[in-house]
Amino acid sequence: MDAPVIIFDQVSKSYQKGTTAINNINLQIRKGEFVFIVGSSGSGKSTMIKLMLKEIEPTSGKIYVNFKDLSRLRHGQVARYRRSIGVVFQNFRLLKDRNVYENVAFAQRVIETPSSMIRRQVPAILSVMGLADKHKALPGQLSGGEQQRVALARALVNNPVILLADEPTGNLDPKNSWEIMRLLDEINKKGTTVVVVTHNSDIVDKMQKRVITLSKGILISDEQKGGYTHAF
Ligand SMILES: Nc1ncnc2c1ncn2[C@@H]1O[C@H](COP(=O)(O)OP(=O)(O)OP(=O)(O)O)[C@@H](O)[C@H]1O
Repeated sequence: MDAPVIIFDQVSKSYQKGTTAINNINLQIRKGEFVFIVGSSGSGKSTMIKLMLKEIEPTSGKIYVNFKDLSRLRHGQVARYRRSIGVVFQNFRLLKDRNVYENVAFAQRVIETPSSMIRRQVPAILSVMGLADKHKALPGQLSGGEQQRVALARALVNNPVILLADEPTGNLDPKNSWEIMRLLDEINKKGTTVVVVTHNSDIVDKMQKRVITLSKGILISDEQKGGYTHAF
């Protein structure tokens, strides 16, 4: 079996006002897995994503990502660590005044990828995402589905080992939601570990992937080829 690339070891997170968002979570995700994280609003899903990105610190317990103990990353190493992980969000978070090509190239420029490589890799990933003819468009000129595909291209252009997606279909209609899921599945089949937070029960039920269910910060089920639990 492949090595775990994400480990939560007895992780709890309480926010300042006393809410326990995550309560003693133990979890291992192996290289190449596709995992859904589900649970009702406020169950702690986004908190898990923020912990994995080291945007917030656990109150107790340890988190390891890509064989790194996140508590031991020094301040100056955090930006580089975050860039080693692909991330997509519900609201796309694209640069509104840059075109599609520039939005994706930007992710490479910040890690100082040589220009010759950028010129090769950006068109390649745009083509995989079905956006080859949209490279000059601004985000405002694209549909929601297209914008999310640009966000995916940007998350993937640096070849991350892990892709985290927080409600990637939250703003999309069913057709575009399935298109994004098909792309995530394809990316996963090429070896990227994919973790998706979602409320979309139809997608979770049909895709038959590993499903982790949270309720009030507690991991209440973890099933291979699982479905969306309506009992949380
Ligand atoms: N910055 C914060 N300060 C205080 N409490 C917070 C903060 N962020 C989240 N919480 C609380 O922590 C709990 C878990 O929130 P979280 O955002 O992780 O839930 P979620 O499962 O992602 O919800 P949703 O599906 O609505 O996005 C909630 O009770 C929320 O109110």
